[in-house]
Amino acid sequence: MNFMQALRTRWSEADTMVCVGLDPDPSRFPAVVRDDPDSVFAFCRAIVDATADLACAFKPQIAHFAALCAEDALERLIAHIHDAHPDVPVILDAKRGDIGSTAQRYVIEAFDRYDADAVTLNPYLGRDSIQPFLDRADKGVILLCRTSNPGGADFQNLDCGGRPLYQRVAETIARDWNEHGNCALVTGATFPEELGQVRRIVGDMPLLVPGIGAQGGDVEAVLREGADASGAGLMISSSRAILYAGSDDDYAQAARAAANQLRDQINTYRSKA
Ligand SMILES: O=C(O)c1cc(=O)[nH]c(=O)n1[C@@H]1O[C@H](COP(=O)(O)O)[C@@H](O)[C@H]1O
Repeated sequence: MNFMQALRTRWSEADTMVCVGLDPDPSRFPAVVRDDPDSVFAFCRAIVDATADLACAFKPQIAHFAALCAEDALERLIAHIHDAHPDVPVILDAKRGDIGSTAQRYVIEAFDRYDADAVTLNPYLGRDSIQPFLDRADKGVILLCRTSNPGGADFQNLDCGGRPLYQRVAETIARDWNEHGNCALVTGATFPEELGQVRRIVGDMPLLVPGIGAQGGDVEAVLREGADASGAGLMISSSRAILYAGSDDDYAQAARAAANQLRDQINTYRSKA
């Protein structure tokens, strides 16, 4: 099953639009994990196993592993997800983007080395920098459009021929880059009006929506502005608010409770949408 099929199956059959972000930070690990020599893997695996049935996708953030020299833990974690929870696709959050010859190597990194089902990318270098990813039709290509951070507007909202740049990005990707139907866009929960503008431009293209939880995004506004015509279409991503919901021995259960609460909240507004 390709990434888009797997995602749509999670939306319908598992009834969840929660994307569980995996951003390990050892300074926030509970004491029970901290002394484990393989703590990054042990922590993330416990979170994954506790939340898999509630997740439409997992999104490990590569810098959170690379900064700890824990790429090996990331490889094993993704292998574990495929093995133990084969229905839940994995988005490698790498935000790559470079000239074609280097992009080819990033494709190998994401899809062959890490065996991810989808990857986040920065479209700033243009079509040829993304083409090697687009060519992998079974994989998801998730492009930054209107990011959740305060400085996202610095460039993304600049006027570009009468419309903000992020709208041009959405338009071009939906019209020209999505030949294989494998594109999705990143639109932060912290700017729901812009999220709505993107939804109106891209039809039912899936949107990855970070910014819920620690960054303060509003779930109701995200559903109101971002749901597609079927009431789905979203990967609503939360990392810290799930990962560090608890700090005691039962941290995985606390993470599960947080993910469950987010799923229920999303589904409440989804049914009203
Ligand atoms: O591509 C992303 O995932 C992303 C895009 C964006 O606009 N904003 C954003 O926060 N992210 C990522 O989403 C995660 C958000 O983490 P929390 O704020 O802890 O939920 C981090 O891993 C960010 O790198």
